[in-house]
Amino acid sequence: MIGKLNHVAIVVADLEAGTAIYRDTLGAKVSAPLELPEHGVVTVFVELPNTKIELLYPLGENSPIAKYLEKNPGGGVHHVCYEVDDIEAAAAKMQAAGARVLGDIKIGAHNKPVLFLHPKDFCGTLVELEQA
Ligand SMILES: CC[C@@H](C(=O)O)C(=O)SCCNC(=O)CCNC(=O)[C@H](O)C(C)(C)COP(=O)(O)OP(=O)(O)OC[C@H]1O[C@@H](n2cnc3c(N)ncnc32)[C@H](O)[C@@H]1OP(=O)(O)O
Ligand SMILES: [Co+2]
Repeated sequence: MIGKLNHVAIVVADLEAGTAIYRDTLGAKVSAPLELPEHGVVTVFVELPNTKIELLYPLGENSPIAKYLEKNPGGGVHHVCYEVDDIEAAAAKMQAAGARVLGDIKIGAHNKPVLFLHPKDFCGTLVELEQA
């Protein structure tokens, strides 16, 4: 069912510093910061030849990454995002398999439908699915 790796997300303690590491130290092309209030994050996308890195920083009081940053004050790898052809069918398949789909299908950073799957059901890794 899953296709390409769309992105790996990294929570950062300082968005400017994290962006500078990818842009200046590692020499990657980075986007401008994008605020996504519906997701409670600010994101910077790092473009790589074969995938993307999504730098994440909390936005607002109820950010889903606030607790992660409390537990990991230096930041760290937060989720992986795989592409799927049909997000509704993927959600139904995951539920039928007994996996926990977190919340509703939303529009993600690339203006495409996304959903999240509980890390405890996927080898300790939070999984995002994005409709290609
Ligand atoms: C930019 C938009 C979009 C895109 O288009 O790409 C994004 O990527 S937005 C990204 C942010 N959004 C989300 O993360 C939404 C989904 N997340 C959630 O629903 C919750 O954050 C969560 C994953 C259910 C965690 O719940 P929470 O209440 O925040 O934390 P807990 O500490 O209670 O976690 C329970 C349990 O799970 C472990 N955990 C939490 N986060 C992760 C993680 N990222 N990777 C691996 N494991 C994780 C946590 O340690 C707890 O384990 P125990 O301590 O063993 O109970
Ligand atoms: Co993501």
